[in-house]
Amino acid sequence: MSGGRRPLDEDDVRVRARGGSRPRTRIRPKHEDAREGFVTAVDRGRYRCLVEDRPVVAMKARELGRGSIVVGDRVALVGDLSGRPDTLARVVRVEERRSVLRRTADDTDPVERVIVANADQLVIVAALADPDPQPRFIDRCLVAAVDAGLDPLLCLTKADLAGPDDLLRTYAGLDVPHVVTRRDQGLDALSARLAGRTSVLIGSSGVGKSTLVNLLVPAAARAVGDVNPVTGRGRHTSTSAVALPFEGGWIIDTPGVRSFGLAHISPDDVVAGFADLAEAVAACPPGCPHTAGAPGCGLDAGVADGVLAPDRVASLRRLLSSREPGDDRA
Ligand SMILES: Nc1nc2c(ncn2[C@@H]2O[C@H](COP(=O)(O)OP(=O)(O)OP(=O)(O)O)[C@@H](O)[C@H]2O)c(=O)[nH]1
Ligand SMILES: [Zn+2]
Repeated sequence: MSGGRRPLDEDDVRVRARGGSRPRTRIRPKHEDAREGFVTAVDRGRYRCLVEDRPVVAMKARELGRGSIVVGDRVALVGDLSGRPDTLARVVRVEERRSVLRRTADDTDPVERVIVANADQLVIVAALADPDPQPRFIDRCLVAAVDAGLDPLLCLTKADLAGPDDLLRTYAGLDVPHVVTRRDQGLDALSARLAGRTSVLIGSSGVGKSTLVNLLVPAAARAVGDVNPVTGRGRHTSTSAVALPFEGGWIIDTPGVRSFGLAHISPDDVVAGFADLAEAVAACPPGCPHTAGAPGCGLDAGVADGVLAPDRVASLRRLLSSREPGDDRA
């Protein structure tokens, strides 16, 4: 910072203000030589990182304790950064995360896990047919996106089998962008929305997510296919996310993640995932549980007046009640 090669920004000011009394880990001299890396995959305690353009495998330095390192993390690495086979670097620091995408295993399980760090878009992949679209799944993902501060994008696949109009009508009241894809046509609209961004792809089994990833990033060679009804095999079994470089950004595939438990999300934040219902809910009495028949609930009034779609209201209510704790929140 002494050369004055660039103008000071807010960050510099903050470092200086704190400087003397509480040194930040960032300037700990011990790791002066650490290099920056980007975590692209996590596999049994080994972190695959990209350092400049070099893939480097690393372990977590003991000093980091139990803190998690996830795909998308920006980390500082020391040790052997050559990337040669059988070398192992060490992650000595995880940089502050811009966003975290979390899930709980199911709706009443309060243990939450961060699945991806630093993403800025959640691509909700849903098939228009085979399997039929699942609005409940989409709604759940929209809530998770809002909670994580990610921009949602609806990616509607298999348009050769069914048109998108019905599904789009359901989400017309939401300000969520969408793209429609089919495997026998180009993916320009989707590509344009992915370029330069860090996007997490989520979708339930069989919607064609691997097919999309393979078309976008052919080198990734994600396994595609139906489960063999006899052996149950034929699909990739990896459960952890992996980041694939794509046009100045990253596509993060989440093969083992089929949905989001929402136990870590407050009722208000669940409602925030239903922007089309926000106005009606604003009229509810304080502490309204928004259940059917709750006194004064704006959702009932909205449905009765014909201004709210009954299926959207039902979906919100289902999500709210599914995450009511059995006994874990007492
Ligand atoms: N008709 C049609 N079929 C498609 C399309 N995209 C994918 N499929 C088929 O749908 C099936 C599932 O595709 P995958 O890409 O394996 O789906 P996935 O979402 O990755 O599923 P998992 O492997 O369980 O994660 C395969 O048989 C694909 O060939 C499409 O645009 N149209
Ligand atoms: Zn209410």
